[in-house]
Amino acid sequence: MAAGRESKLQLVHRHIRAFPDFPKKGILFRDICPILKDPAALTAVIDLFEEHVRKNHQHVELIIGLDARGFLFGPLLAQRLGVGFVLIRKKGKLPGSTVSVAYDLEYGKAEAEIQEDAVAPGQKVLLIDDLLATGGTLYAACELMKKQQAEVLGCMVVIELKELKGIDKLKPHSVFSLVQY
Ligand SMILES: O=P(O)(O)OC[C@H]1O[C@H](OP(=O)(O)OP(=O)(O)O)[C@H](O)[C@@H]1O
Ligand SMILES: Nc1ncnc2[nH]cnc12
Repeated sequence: MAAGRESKLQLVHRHIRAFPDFPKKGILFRDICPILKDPAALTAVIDLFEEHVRKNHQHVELIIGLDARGFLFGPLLAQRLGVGFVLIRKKGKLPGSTVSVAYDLEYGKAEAEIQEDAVAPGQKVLLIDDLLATGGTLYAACELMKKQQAEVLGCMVVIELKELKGIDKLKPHSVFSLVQY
């Protein structure tokens, strides 16, 4: 099983591309599109997330995905686990009553929003996104979860950019990542 895990991690790693100076000069953009294009690599991502959740967060009730690339992995994982999936979207995209939080990005500013009735008080949730950079996005998601009185079990990302220290910003919440740069 350990060898299987290692080869899956390598497969995921091989399917991430880097683009210098996108979307702004000085940003090295880590692109997960090749993972989506390769069914084996995508399956490896979901397998690795599933293994982590089954081992560490057996009581999870909802997977919460972050706009937009968290939506690519979150529903697949939620379906595997047999739990629901909820969207946190950029402001202005969700109908009905919403709750929102503003945040800073590695290359800009944004506002995250969730439907007011999406998560019940006390529900155990895991947050998922493609990438952790400064942690601004996942921090905003944690703030939204606090407003909803949800219990955040942890955060999961495909990629962690270690030098930006997003993990520190998210403490005491844990962050599980598959690939680190
Ligand atoms: O840790 P942070 O500094 O907050 O950065 C990470 C976030 O930045 C990217 O999303 P982006 O806001 O560019 O939106 P997109 O997914 O819609 O492309 C990425 O998909 C994460 O959500
Ligand atoms: N360097 C990066 N590559 C891809 N997505 C990002 N989101 C924030 N920083 C990023």
